[in-house]
Amino acid sequence: MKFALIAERKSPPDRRVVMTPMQVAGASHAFAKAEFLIESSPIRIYSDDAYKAAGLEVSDDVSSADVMIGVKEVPTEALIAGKKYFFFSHTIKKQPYNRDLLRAILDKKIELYDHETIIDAGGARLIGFGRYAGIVGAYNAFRILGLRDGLYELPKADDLPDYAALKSQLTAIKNLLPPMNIIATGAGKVAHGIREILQHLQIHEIKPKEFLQLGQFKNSQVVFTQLDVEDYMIRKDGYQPTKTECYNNPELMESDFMKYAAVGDMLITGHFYGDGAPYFFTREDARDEKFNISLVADVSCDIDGPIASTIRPSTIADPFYGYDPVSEKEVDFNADNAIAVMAVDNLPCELPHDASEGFGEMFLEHVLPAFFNGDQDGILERSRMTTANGTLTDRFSYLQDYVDGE
Ligand SMILES: NC(=O)c1ccc[n+]([C@@H]2O[C@H](COP(=O)([O-])OP(=O)(O)OC[C@H]3O[C@@H](n4cnc5c(N)ncnc54)[C@H](O)[C@@H]3O)[C@@H](O)[C@H]2O)c1
Repeated sequence: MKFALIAERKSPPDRRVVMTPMQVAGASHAFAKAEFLIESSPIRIYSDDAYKAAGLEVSDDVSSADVMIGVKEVPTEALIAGKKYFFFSHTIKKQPYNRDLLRAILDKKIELYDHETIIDAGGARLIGFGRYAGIVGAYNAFRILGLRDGLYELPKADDLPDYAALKSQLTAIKNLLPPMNIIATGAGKVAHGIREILQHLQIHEIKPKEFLQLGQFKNSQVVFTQLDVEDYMIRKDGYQPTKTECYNNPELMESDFMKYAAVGDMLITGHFYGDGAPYFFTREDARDEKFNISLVADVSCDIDGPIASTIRPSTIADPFYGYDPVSEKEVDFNADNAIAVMAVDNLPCELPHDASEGFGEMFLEHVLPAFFNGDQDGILERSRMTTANGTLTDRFSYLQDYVDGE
């Protein structure tokens, strides 16, 4: 079986890779029946020479490979018919801008395995860049705090060589943080990345119930609490929901977030927002005099949705803006009474070396073995979106109207 690491062709260019040179070299030793080709690319964070130095073949033509592996969407004209492809296609939520891509994949009888669809038997996602999104998102939260309040200056993560350097920067400012109450949301990969940073800063964690008690006292230290679905949602009939109810019956829920918003100063999001779930806080909620949060690092980054201050995504080049709850308009991030917002939607690109290595570890652990062990854990079976006959698989048959539509 021949695998190719394909060049990224989407603009703006993404420097991340699915496997580092050392990881590909390791895989070619570990799997005797695997061959690897690297498509030449001038933009990858690991250069062609780095792959060559690891003993790998780099070429402009990788069309002899069976399995093509990339990160971002492949332009339709670059798709090679009859191959298997792994990349983030951004089609599973029927994203209108990628409808033609999925059509081309079906026309070209390509088997598509979207990284986002690679799940275990229980439905949990096995691979993703989420951890580094959480790490960089939480770092950016402290960066914007330092800039807004004139406390310290942290460099952009994008200008740092790696995660170790990012942690050193945080170590240097950890004693300059003022007392404050931080809310983190979520329980997946992003949420774990956020936790890593809060723990690195040695910020004291308290349970959600204890956090609510803080409202009665003046702050004396920096604390954080991490909220999962059953903390920030409540059943409309007043009962405490279970996690499963929150996932499967969002229509029965309403937001219970405002009681935390009355106590929190900073919000760092890492939750997954399910269709039909209640908003955490609305534009009206943000105007409520009890609403105390003045800084939001929205890693989850759903636009004009559950986090009302996220009115647009921001960019690595210009990561911060302000949201004025009264006018509901964008203002400077340090304007009076503004909520300072960080809503970069491609955060892992700021730490491309570490993010690639972390992704590669998961790909090597969960995906590659499936090609050689008869897919004993059903990884490929579950994640395949399209077949070599040009049809959608059962799990993705709900996309048929999206493919057929105007
Ligand atoms: N800003 C960025 O650069 C960036 C990068 C990566 C991910 N993200 C976003 O961050 C969010 C979290 O990503 P992740 O990598 O942590 O995902 P994940 O798959 O690792 O974790 C998702 C978590 O949500 C839970 N969950 C599943 N279905 C749910 C539902 N219906 N309602 C509520 N929770 C549910 C899961 O149990 C899990 O704990 C996603 O919205 C993702 O798009 C943003």
